[in-house]
Amino acid sequence: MSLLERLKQAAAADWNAYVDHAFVRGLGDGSLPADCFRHYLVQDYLFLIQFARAHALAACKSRSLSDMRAAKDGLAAIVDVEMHLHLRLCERWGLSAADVEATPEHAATVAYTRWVLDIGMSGDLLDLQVALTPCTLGYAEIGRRLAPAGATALAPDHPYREWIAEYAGDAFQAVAAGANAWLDDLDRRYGSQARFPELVAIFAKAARLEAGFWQMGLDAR
Ligand SMILES: Cc1ncc(CN)c(N)n1
Repeated sequence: MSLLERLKQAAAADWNAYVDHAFVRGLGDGSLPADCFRHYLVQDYLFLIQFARAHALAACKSRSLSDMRAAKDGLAAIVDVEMHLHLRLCERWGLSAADVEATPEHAATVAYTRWVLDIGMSGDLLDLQVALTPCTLGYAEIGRRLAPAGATALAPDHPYREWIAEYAGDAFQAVAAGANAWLDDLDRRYGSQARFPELVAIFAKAARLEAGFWQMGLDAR
């Protein structure tokens, strides 16, 4: 069984509370209030800036070029692809990149991102990748859940079609598959039975911080 599957099993309650959060259900059926989505998306842009730093830290922690390339793929997926979605949507709301970057970070954004950076600073590459896993692999799972037949099957006037299409789409799914394969590779090299409980604790905390991030969006109502 992959490390992801074992972590999900061991932290099932925290994982399910994250991937099946009311915010996610509202995205799926289109009932999420627009203000909540907007608040979330602006904070998510700030979140991604810090997560890009965490992927850069993974490159710094890498002892091989192959690990460095895998870390670079995660960084590029954020700064060259994912953040463009945010800027496209923000532009439609009359917000420039400078406006978004000038927005103060919410406590939930600070809590999650700085904790991941701290795990990366104090732990090894496996600890850091486990802390990053709910981010990439969680959104890939959510994308598949919200568009089981692919994003083209969503109603053309679905208010969150573009967001869902980003995470259900082939490009994001391929990044997630690469991250999952890298996680198993790191586990083979650095993991052990003795380390597993500590990895579960990191994974579960990241899943709870993800759920807290959704809740921050909902609380904007
Ligand atoms: C909070 C959060 N978690 C994960 C992702 C997917 N990169 C995201 N954009 N934002």
